[in-house]
Amino acid sequence: MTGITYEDFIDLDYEPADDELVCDFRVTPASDMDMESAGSRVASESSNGTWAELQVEGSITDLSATCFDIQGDRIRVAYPDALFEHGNMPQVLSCIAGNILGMKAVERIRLLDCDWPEPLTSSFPGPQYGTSVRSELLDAADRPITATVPKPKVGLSTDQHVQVAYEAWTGGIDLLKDDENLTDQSFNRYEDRLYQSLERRDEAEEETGERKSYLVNVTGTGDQMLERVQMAADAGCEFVMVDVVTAGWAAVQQVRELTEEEGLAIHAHRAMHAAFDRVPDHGVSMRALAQVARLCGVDHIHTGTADLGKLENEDTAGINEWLASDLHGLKDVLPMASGGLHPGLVPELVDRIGTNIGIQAGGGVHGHPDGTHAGAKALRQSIDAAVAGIDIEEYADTHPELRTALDKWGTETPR
Ligand SMILES: O=C(O)[C@H](O)COP(=O)(O)O
Ligand SMILES: [Mg+2]
Repeated sequence: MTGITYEDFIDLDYEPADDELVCDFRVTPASDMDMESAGSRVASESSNGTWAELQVEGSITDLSATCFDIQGDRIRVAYPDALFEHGNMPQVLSCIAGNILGMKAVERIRLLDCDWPEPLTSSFPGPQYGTSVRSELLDAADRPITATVPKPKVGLSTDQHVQVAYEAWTGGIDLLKDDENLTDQSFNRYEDRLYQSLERRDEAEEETGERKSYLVNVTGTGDQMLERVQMAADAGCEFVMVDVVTAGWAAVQQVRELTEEEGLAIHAHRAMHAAFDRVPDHGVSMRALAQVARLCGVDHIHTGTADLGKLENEDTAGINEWLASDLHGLKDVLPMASGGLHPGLVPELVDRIGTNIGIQAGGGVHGHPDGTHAGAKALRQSIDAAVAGIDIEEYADTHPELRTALDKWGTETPR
């Protein structure tokens, strides 16, 4: 029998193997702990140790994580590939972002970043389209794609919803998006909304000569979601939207399997992410959540507005860069900027995070003094100006809808 203690989970001379998952944590140890004691407990609890000294037959170190680096309040932990069930994101997260978040040995702990090794990464499908949605499913070429969400976010009847959709599409918007809390309520049934929206979409495509699509919110329980995805596919929709955090990664993985068969892209809304990432020294960073989403296979994900909108953001530019980076052959993900955007903010947004993005505005379209159609035109005009490098004020001289939007909102960030 061998006794296994915390000390078995720390080795500052250790060099991780290529197939190990390396996680970067920020740690505030409990008041009676130093970083080494805390780091060894993090590695232990997130792999195969516990608080008590264990007596085991033979060696179990094949599955043990190792805290191999401590720099100030940062630690790095290496996890052996055999610890993980390949292709099972809930299981992976139950290791690296499980009990350790509530462990008394740390006052605070945040999973900041992961370096995903090839074997584990390749066990996930990744996105089906990624940024290629711009040309494969839409006609956006190199400009940011545009989306809008009817407001009020819930309460519009199906007839009202599809009328708003039509006005937005014909005003220059590519994607009509359901809001995160609109699914299949009595005032606006999923099935009716889906079919009627796509009928109006076809009209808008004919009128504008541009491809348009609909981010229909399929979020629900497992079977419900799959039924809704199937319905969207059968109706000729190109996208589905999933509230990935509230629905959970198992549901996202199930949806991803079906979208592979049906050729649908997945738009990931991140409602509830802030429960994990808003407190800076605790939880799971948005960067790590975005990584998980990419592995699970979403094509778009909301990553914030680089501090320009109504919501708190964490490193939008850095996360977007990661989503575009090489990841053992997995496709990239198109980052969506959303939350409090309006036309006056677009040039600065593009300046901060570039054009390889989606720009989504709800209030910033439907709050236009002349209504949704004018609001959609103003948003598209602001994007066209930003992409062409034309000053937005100058562009507004010949684009009245943009002028009205600028007169109303200026370039202020809303709250
Ligand atoms: O789901 C979203 O992204 C939000 O509803 C955006 O709405 P807003 O543009 O009005 O902030
Ligand atoms: Mg919303």
